[in-house]
Amino acid sequence: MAFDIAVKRRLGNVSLAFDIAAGPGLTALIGPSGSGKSSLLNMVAGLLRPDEGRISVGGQMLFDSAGAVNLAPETRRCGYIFQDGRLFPHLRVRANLTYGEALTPSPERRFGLDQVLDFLGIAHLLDRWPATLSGGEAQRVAIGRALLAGPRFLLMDEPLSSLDAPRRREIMEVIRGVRDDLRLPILYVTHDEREVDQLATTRIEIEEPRRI
Ligand SMILES: Nc1ncnc2c1ncn2[C@@H]1O[C@H](COP(=O)(O)OP(=O)(O)OP(=O)(O)O)[C@@H](O)[C@H]1O
Repeated sequence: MAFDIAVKRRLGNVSLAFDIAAGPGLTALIGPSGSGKSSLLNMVAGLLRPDEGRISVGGQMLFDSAGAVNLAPETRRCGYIFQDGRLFPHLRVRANLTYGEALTPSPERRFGLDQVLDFLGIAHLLDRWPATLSGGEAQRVAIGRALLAGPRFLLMDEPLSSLDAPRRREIMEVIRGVRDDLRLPILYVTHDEREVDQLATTRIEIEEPRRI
């Protein structure tokens, strides 16, 4: 299994419970606002601790309340991509890209800078500041930054929703490449059925959570 997740977490007056088993490729999570999709990604990243359960990705146990496993976020080897890119505004594109690479021991690096620049078509942007990038360019750089940190899998939280239609198609193509050519498992949150139709290997409907 690429993703094998069974977790519970209470947040305020909502009780989130997920049970997900998905093979390789892109697993799309679709569900209403407030159903806990972002919280689930945060639990997989290690940023939000489940109250109980387990999270295994690609056969590696990241969290298991029964076995007292809780890997630190930086050892989970996950690349996280957000709706708005979240590049470091004070660093040029080159430094944004190499930020995670520098923190990653070389045996764990899976892709080189030249390979990533070529794959994403962003070599011409290296000396630019994030504020000067279009939304699509910024999202490419965000994907590049995630890839350069040597991830075993990617988390994507509505990565297309701040883009216009042409840019959305471009980045969709990039995501297909990550899925099929780089073969990284992806857990992908969206509200958009068209994205699910076009990108998902596995579709998982997230239901309205129980209110306490
Ligand atoms: N720190 C918190 N305290 C209380 N409630 C919280 C907290 N964080 C999140 N919640 C609630 O938990 C639920 C899940 O939130 P989450 O952001 O994970 O949902 P989502 O499905 O990603 O929503 P959206 O699609 O709108 O981004 C929501 O009802 C939210 O209000």
